[in-house]
Amino acid sequence: MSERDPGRVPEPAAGPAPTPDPLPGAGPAAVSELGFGPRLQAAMARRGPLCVGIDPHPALLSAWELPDDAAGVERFSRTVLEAAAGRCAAFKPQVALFERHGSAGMAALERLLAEAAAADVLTIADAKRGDIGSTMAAYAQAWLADGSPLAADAVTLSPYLGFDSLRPALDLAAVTGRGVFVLALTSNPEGAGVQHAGDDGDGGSVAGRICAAAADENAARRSADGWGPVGLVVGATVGAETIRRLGIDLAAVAGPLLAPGYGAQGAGVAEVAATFGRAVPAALVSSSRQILAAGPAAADVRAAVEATVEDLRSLAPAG
Ligand SMILES: O=c1ccn([C@@H]2O[C@H](COP(=O)(O)O)[C@@H](O)[C@H]2O)c(=O)[nH]1
Repeated sequence: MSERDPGRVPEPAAGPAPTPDPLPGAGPAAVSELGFGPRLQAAMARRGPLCVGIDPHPALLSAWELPDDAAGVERFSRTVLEAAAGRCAAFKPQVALFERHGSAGMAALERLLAEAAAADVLTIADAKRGDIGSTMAAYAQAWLADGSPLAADAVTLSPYLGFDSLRPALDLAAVTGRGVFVLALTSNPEGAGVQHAGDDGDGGSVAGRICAAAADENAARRSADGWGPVGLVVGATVGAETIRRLGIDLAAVAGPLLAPGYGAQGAGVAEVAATFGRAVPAALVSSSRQILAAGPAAADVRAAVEATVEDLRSLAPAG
């Protein structure tokens, strides 16, 4: 990685297969002193661009012969963490699937996040938070403050109360060395109705403005070490044509691009490559159900993770 060119990341697909780390002490100590962007870049350079989603859906709990309660969710999550730690760049627990079990479910999430942090495993809490600034400050403290029981390395945010309503989270992430992923172009087809609005072919759509705001934020925040703390969510299902038509330059964000939609939602490596184009080294490809369906045996989950990592190794690096 060139420190003079922080938008570029090392080629995740080339070279020898990433070395799995044992769960305890997975990351080098020096990396943890960096901000979220450089820490994620280092993890992706080492292990490839896979983010394993931890989505304990009722149907998966049933398929794993686990109860649909907080204890089942905890067993499920710990199995996934232990099976995949050191084999992927990050984990993305889906908060809703813990929250549906009330305080016991959230306590299970707290323990999962703490266990991952102790093992130097990067976590992205998929909470999609967003509110007026005063309330946003409380969400920011919950997910991004040092010492918070729910602190993760990053959290997903919804900008539909205005990008700047996220200010408390943007500021706190920068202070605590954590990150955010702001919804820009989501993987679901319904997202287009809102996110493409205002399209002028020159980045003027809602999504284009979110991308520009994230780029501005990172330009002000990032250091010579690499990506800024503000990432975007851009579905792997979005497609090159949409990105081109909206006039969006994803590479200009200079931050990570969380790419759900791979696997269960139908996108494959070709769709990731097409959607992200020259920004593909910034794509952190998230897959949940396709991998989780391999369980309940940890060895089978691990094999599914390794197969996905292998698939993603064919992604072309940025030109
Ligand atoms: O645009 C978005 C934003 C978030 N998600 C989340 O990602 C996973 C996808 O799960 P799969 O089983 O791999 O389809 C899930 O937690 C979503 O809430 C998304 O799909 N699209």
